[in-house]
Amino acid sequence: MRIGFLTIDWIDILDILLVAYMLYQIYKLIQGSIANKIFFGYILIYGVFLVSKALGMEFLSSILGQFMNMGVLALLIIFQQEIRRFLMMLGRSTSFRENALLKRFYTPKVSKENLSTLQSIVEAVKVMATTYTGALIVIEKEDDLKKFIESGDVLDAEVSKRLLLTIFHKNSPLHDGAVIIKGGRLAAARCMLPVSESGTISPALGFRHRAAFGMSEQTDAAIIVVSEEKAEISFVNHGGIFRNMSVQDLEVKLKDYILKD
Ligand SMILES: Nc1ncnc2c1ncn2[C@@H]1O[C@H](COP(=O)(O)OP(=O)(O)OP(=O)(O)O)[C@@H](O)[C@H]1O
Repeated sequence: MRIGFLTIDWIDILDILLVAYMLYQIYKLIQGSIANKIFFGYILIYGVFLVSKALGMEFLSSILGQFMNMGVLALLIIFQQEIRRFLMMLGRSTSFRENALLKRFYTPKVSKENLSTLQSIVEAVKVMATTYTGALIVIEKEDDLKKFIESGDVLDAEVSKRLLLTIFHKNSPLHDGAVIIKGGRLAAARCMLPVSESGTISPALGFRHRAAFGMSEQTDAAIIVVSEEKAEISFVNHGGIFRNMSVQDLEVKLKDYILKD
């Protein structure tokens, strides 16, 4: 196909579509963060570089060319977190679990027997929300949370309402940080979660919520937050939050997310 002096074949169209898709994914990842502005600044300079090169402006294009070369390295450093998130997202969506054919042979780690575990969690959350007790509970789905479990005090205990209430009681030495539930067991308490740097999180939310967001950006875990200040229950997964939930809604959401593929 010819457009003016340009000859375009289907490979060029595929090339443009792939670049557009990639740019859109990058935009979605960095939306709202400081990296956003840097990214657009870089794209602008790249545009000027391409135009100056096409017009044969030797001096300007060579200066911008040098800048672009160094810029790639600088971008890798600046966008460390975003690149990691992008690769993790890519790895997750292309992993064998997402493959419909292989899915039939895959048995989820969270089985229906864990229904009573979820029940205990919901009952504990109900009490904590009425007593203004802050809590952060992470429930493993399919991504392995080993490295986060190891950041805390490993317990490997049976999940019960009483144990959760004891852990998050403000005088308990274990109340700081998050509790992680793995395979229906309370794997660890006092766990350190990654704090999200997203600029789209409401400034009204503090570090407990930011840690829940961070965890949900890096893994497919379900995270429950009970706010100490507002006694509000939130459910966080895949970088999204459902705030001010009733205990009944939490129960439905939790079962729906954890027990289904
Ligand atoms: N990175 C983290 N990993 C795990 N837990 C964390 C992390 N950061 C903060 N927390 C927990 O959150 C508590 C502090 O919460 P902060 O008051 O900043 O959050 P918040 O979102 O405003 O919640 P709240 O409404 O309960 O006050 C800490 O005492 C700690 O237990």
